[in-house]
Amino acid sequence: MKRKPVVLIPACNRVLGQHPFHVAGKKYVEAVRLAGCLPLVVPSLAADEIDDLLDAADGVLLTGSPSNVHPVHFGEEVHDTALPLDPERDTWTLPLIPQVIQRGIPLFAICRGFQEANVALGGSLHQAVHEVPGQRDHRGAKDAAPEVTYGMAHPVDVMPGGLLERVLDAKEITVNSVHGQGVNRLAPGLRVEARAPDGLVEAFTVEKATAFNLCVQWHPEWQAATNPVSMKLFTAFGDACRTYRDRHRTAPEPDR
Ligand SMILES: N[C@@H](CCC(=O)NCCCC(=O)O)C(=O)O
Repeated sequence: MKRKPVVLIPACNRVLGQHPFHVAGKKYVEAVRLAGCLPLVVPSLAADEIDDLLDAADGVLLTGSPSNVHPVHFGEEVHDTALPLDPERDTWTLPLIPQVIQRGIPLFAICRGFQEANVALGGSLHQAVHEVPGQRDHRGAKDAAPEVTYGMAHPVDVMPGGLLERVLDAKEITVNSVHGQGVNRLAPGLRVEARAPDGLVEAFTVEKATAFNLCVQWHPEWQAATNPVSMKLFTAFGDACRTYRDRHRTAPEPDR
């Protein structure tokens, strides 16, 4: 039997007690399993380790996180110093993303992951979407139960003719919304796949990507098993990872 496709999940960095830890939300790990793949949470790597890591990857999932991408990566200073950053994650996920695309490895990026993909490819972010004239507040309810914070928040228009429309076979879906930042300048070479009613970019793909490549601002991993839209997205991602594995793992599998 073939082994499952390996999906890398770059970890975030937190100090727990007095010690630094690599962490990843379990809902992302479980969503990769739902896609029929093997989740592999990866610690921070040095730039010269990325190539070897990607040799072992059949897919990459970039998770959401409470932290923001450091605005130095798009030429700005920090707007609100009270908000968390994770410069260690930035240091290797920003160079990782173009390499994943260049190799044709399937990529699914969620919330912070969506934002870091835009920055990695040359775009910029609004550091506080709710302070931008004409934009609504996209932050989730604070101090509420997760079911409330991650509950359905607003519709998004699915752009015609794109990957999202093909996968979902829908013109409009309803999504949750748990982010304070959002796409300002879209990076060159990205195609908008969905927008919120206030026009904010909610999903994009890299036009030249040769494999499945989808970045979404909402959280499809939240209770994915009971959400038909999420299941379609994770199934499409899993299928792409299986295709990648079948094309790139030609060596005979060892007997177990
Ligand atoms: N910090 C950014 C990203 C928001 C984000 O990824 N939220 C997820 C929170 C934790 C989780 O559900 O994994 C912003 O606020 O825009």
